[in-house]
Amino acid sequence: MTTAAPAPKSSATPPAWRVLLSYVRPHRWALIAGAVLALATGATGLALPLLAQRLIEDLSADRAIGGALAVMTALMVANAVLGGFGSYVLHRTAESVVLTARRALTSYLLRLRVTAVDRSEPGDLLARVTSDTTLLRGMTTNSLIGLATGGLTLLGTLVMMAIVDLVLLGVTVAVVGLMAVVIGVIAPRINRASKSAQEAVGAMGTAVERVLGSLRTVKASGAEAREEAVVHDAAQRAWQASIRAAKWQAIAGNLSGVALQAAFIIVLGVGGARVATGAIEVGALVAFLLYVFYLMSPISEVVAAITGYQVGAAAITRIQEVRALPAEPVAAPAGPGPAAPAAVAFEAVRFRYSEDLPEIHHGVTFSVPPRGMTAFVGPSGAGKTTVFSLIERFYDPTGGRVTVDGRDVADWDLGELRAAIGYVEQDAPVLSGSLRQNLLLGAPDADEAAVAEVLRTTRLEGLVARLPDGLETLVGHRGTKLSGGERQRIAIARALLRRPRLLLLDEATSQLDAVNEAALRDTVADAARETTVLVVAHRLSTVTSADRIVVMDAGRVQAVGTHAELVARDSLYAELAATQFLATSS
Ligand SMILES: Nc1ncnc2c1ncn2[C@@H]1O[C@H](COP(=O)(O)OP(=O)(O)OP(=O)(O)O)[C@@H](O)[C@H]1O
Repeated sequence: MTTAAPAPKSSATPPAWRVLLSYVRPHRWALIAGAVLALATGATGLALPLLAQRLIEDLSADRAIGGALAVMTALMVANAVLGGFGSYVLHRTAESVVLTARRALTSYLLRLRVTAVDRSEPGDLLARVTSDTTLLRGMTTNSLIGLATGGLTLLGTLVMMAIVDLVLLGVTVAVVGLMAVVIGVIAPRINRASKSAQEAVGAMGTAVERVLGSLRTVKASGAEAREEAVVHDAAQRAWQASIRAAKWQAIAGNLSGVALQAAFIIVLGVGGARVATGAIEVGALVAFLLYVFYLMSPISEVVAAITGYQVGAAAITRIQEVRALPAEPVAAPAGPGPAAPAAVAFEAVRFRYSEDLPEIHHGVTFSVPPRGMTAFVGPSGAGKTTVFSLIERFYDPTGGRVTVDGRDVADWDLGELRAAIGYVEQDAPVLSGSLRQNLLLGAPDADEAAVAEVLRTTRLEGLVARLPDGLETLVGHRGTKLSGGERQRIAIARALLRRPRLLLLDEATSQLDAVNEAALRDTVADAARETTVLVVAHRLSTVTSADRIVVMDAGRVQAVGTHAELVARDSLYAELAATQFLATSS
């Protein structure tokens, strides 16, 4: 796996706001309700200076102020209640948007083509699901809502100011306009810094995943300090980029305060002169100054909307980079299907893992009839495991055809194809969780009797009996609490529970103890009576019990036959049989 991030942004990527809207769409009514509440809050606030103007005029004219005071109090209470409720609705909606984005992204991640995952780092992908999606929360509340409510309140305030005095409005707009120009220059910097920060968080995830994924090897190699330095370096870069973004955000945020203070002073000066010349009343100046103060909140909202948008847009770019990676079609949930063993054939298959890598299969041809066991042998790197990857359609061949039951695997429904196959990988992965969860991974509906039967055939009964919680025992991350042989048998049990029509068994190169090896051989031989078994063989006992053997060398099929035939006629096989197998099957 390389350190490369997922594919670069394609030119067809929609703009960030459109992506955000697609996440927001399911929650639009809640969002609209929140925006209406925010606007109502703004409106109640806006009415207050006008009432203050009335109050001053009433006071100076010696009129009663009880009514105006009561209305002001009612408005203040309404402002607080609407504001609080509106804020809750908006934050709740923002969390829902994050949820939608996380669900969409994880669904997509699980459908990624294996080839896309080969080129990505799990730690970085994880950061995109957890950390980048979190940034959409701020983007929703600050940007969408902030822009809508702040923008409208701003407009409302400006209209009110226009009613009070046009000259003072002109002064205010000039100062605020200057500020807007400066923020326009700052915004892209926030975007860039935020993207770097998130990239560094991704790199940190990659570094941590690398260490935790191979902690024993790291410790055994005495590499803790060096690996620590890699994680620290990524964390440091995240910190640096984040404070760069924070700096620009702080500058933009402060700018609005400074601009308003400047506007306040200038309005005070110009307004004072206008009062002196009798152009406006004192009450009008006071009301206008109050509106200048009222500008503070919508302007900070709009500024936060712009800066918050930049942070969110950077996150959306990273989310969209994942969504630009190739994915498999959505597999239909596979029905029971026919239970008959499957036939497999390779017809002049050519394959390379990616365009920049050498060809692995140079025209592989063989055919396997239904039922029976076929062993694949050959030197390391000959392309045996790749045969299985192509049958599972983890990758597509670059030439020729792979068929199952005479039908090109590309024409199969992917869910149906994989439902027909039980696959045991060479390193027999066991997932974190309980033993039962591991066994039922590929056959969630298997009943107790089927589980008990498969435990017996794979010789796991003893292990289950020994474990403190039996089948419910947690096996640890990647099954670290199990031995290599146990993991291998669990992987075989899991594949068998699927009752596959085709069993692909990539034999571990490591040795099983003699008793378990014989038992597993019998299990696989039993399975071969009812299913088609393909096994990448590393043990002589496996090849001798196979019905046919396919000898592969350097991406080609060199010979096909039984053990006895091949020993007599194929020199490579004779050599493998004499050295490799005998050496590992004593
Ligand atoms: N995901 C991958 N991306 C790029 N190259 C790969 C990938 N998987 C395998 N290869 C390369 O393809 C070649 C064939 O690998 P494959 O695993 O099919 O060999 P094999 O015959 O099963 O070997 P072994 O007996 O050692 O398991 C190797 O040279 C390997 O380096």
